[in-house]
Amino acid sequence: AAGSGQIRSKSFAATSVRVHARTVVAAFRRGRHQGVFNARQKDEGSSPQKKQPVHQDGSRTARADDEPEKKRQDNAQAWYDIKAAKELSSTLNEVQQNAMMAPLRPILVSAGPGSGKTRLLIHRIALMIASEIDPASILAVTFTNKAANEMKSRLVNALQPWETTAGPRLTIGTFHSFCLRILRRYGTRVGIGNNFDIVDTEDAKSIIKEITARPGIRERIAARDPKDYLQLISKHKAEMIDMLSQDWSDPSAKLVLEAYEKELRLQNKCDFDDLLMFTKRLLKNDVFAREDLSKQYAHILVDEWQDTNSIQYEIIVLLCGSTKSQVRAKSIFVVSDIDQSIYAFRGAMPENVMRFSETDFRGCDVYKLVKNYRSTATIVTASKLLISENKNELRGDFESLKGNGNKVRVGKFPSDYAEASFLCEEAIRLHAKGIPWSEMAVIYRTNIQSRVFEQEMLSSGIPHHVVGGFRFYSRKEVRDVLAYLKVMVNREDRTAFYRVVNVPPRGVGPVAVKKLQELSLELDRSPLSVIDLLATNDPALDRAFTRNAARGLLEFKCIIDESVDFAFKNELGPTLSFLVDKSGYSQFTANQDASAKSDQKQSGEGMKMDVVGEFISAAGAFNSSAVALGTHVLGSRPGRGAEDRATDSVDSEQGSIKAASVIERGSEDEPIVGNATSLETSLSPLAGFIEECTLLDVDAEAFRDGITLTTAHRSKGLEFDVVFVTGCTDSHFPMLFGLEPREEEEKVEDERRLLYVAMTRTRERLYMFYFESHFRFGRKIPCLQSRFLQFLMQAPKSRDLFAPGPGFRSRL
Ligand SMILES: Nc1ncnc2c1ncn2[C@@H]1O[C@H](COP(=O)(O)OP(=O)(O)OP(=O)(O)O)[C@@H](O)[C@H]1O
Repeated sequence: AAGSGQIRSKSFAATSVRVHARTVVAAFRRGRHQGVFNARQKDEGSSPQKKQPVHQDGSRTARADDEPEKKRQDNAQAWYDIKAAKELSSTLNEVQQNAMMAPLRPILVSAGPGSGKTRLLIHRIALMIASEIDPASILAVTFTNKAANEMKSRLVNALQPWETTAGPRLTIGTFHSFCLRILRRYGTRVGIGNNFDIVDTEDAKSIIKEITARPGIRERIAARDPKDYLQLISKHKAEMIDMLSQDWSDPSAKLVLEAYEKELRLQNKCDFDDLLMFTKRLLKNDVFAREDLSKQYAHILVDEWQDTNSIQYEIIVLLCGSTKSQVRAKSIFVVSDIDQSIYAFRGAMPENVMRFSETDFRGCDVYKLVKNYRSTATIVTASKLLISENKNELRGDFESLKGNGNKVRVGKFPSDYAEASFLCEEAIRLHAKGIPWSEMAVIYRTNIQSRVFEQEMLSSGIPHHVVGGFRFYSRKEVRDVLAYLKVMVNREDRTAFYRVVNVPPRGVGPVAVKKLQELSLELDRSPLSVIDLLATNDPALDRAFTRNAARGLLEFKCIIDESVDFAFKNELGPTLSFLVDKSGYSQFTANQDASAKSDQKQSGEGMKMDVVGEFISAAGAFNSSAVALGTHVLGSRPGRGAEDRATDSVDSEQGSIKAASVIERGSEDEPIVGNATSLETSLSPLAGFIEECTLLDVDAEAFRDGITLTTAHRSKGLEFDVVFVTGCTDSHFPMLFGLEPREEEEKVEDERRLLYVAMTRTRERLYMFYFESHFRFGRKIPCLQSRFLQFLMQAPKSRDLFAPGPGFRSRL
């Protein structure tokens, strides 16, 4: 039965319109149903449409008052606290209320931008908690850490009246963080142990580089960018292809992949794809683990369902149970908008939305939200016009709740510089009219476009911040200190070892490093344990290194050992301070800063010492917040520019997204099992901190004041009063590089969705700019107006929607 509750007034005591699964799609197409659908009962499916009451928000649900028997049944089944539902309903429309209170079974919400999907999902969780459903049984999955943090804080607000302490026991996180948690508990059951480290993309590249330089491999492979190998590996892991038994057309790829996998296992590491791959393997093959987890996470909620890829989809289905009937009875709630699916290049499958309702969760209830709370009617009409060119069988109509507002202002400029310069003038004008800087955003297609705006805003004195622009966790200094920490926690970590063994320089030059690598392979020992042998005055080793190099190596070992000792007795912050002093790293960066200053070569990224200092503070905050809150949200501490390494790769168009992670450590009371050593156990805060830094993807910059500069990908989920969509040229929106015509067709749809996402971030004023030329590598490159913009401008009645901006009429 569709959700219902005693508190519901007649008008929204909605019951399902029962229709056959296939007719759901048809009904969507016809736009006939705007409320809840039940796709589970074949027999009742094709029943003729009854006259439906139209709700205040224009949505429709089936009449309830003509089904008294059913209503009684529904009420009897209500799982929620009626008072809580009433309270939470006050900020939702009727369809949202119905969906919030829907039965604890598969529910699909499919709706357009700004329609309150996220708000609904949060309210559903709040209702569960307020109704005393055990928070530990709730799993909410998001796609970025930023979204997870946002969800958490909105949930805290929604739950205020109940003063609940549920937070620490609830699991909100990304797929990667959730899989990490599962593997920490069950990793031994899939053969990877549960105390592995995680390698991020940078480290994975270093491993590939080291492998491809090995004698025996070097001569047998074609020179390739390590990134290419990583992409190949990622693709195979995402598709669960058995890499090693595959018949490779390029045998060198197999060689590298074999060595890469061996190296990861040897170093006791997993890459991001491993987290998903091993989790799926576990859930698929291990009945005990699957049933245990399925029982523990009795309620699953997923935001942005259209962005799931194949392996993520399968993980969720496996978590829902072992049999079809268990899966179809699961309390799972997913929200989606196919038109906002913009991660196809990392394997997202918008068809997972249909797959949900038509296969694994066939018979689910489907809800459709039809009101856009965010944008003016003009913006909604313009964006609908754009997306109408894309196929989407689940798209329904939706309308703005606001008036027409301003027309969309279109501007053409001779160059990207002229575009940026005008944009700044316009932003200053709007600011003078009372619009805060923080309510404006500049959205562009690729990261590289931000530079011109940054430059222009700097000289115009406009406060601004670049989402993902300052990659704190990618800074060399951070990665160096992190590498020391990694060696402290895992003496087998060769990648980290080689990164810092001679940083700062201590006499271990390239010849000594090469010798050490050879010995390490020959003796099948980690480089650090080769130094252990050296320390015992092993005569063979004595001869292998010069006195200077040997001294340097022993000094390195001593730094690691003493820092580990220190870490046993001290907190994380002081441990890092000790380490950077003892290793000479703090003096090293101070010297570099001093010489950069005297050479006037400062990069504008600030002092290296400050970066180290900031990192030490981050470590201190990690400790204290964990202690103070009993829970810890990764990446949520204040600090400069914590960066979304995940979305780096989103924008790079190449890599797979490595979204990470909120981990509720407070609820992590799983025993440490398997082969965790006492050292690792004692250093677990340190290991936790490393894990955080590796998985971190929050972009603290996004919360700063000033105009937001962001790529279209990263603008997802955000909203602003004023949005400038810039670079609407045919080489940016769409961005199509040397694709086959067939691929191009598909890609154009992806790109159209991306522009759609950008446009629909706007509440009040939307600007769409393009330029006739820009510079790349010192060459002037001509540009044409985006085909999307052209389509919009040439559409019938486009004059009602678009207008040249006042200050740049002459430039059109
Ligand atoms: N019932 C409602 N009443 C008033 N405002 C609402 C309601 N539902 C949502 N909103 C507001 O509408 C805006 C969009 O909501 P939300 O972010 O939940 O939408 P969404 O569908 O997840 O958007 P998108 O997919 O475009 O990111 C927010 O400002 C939210 O507070």
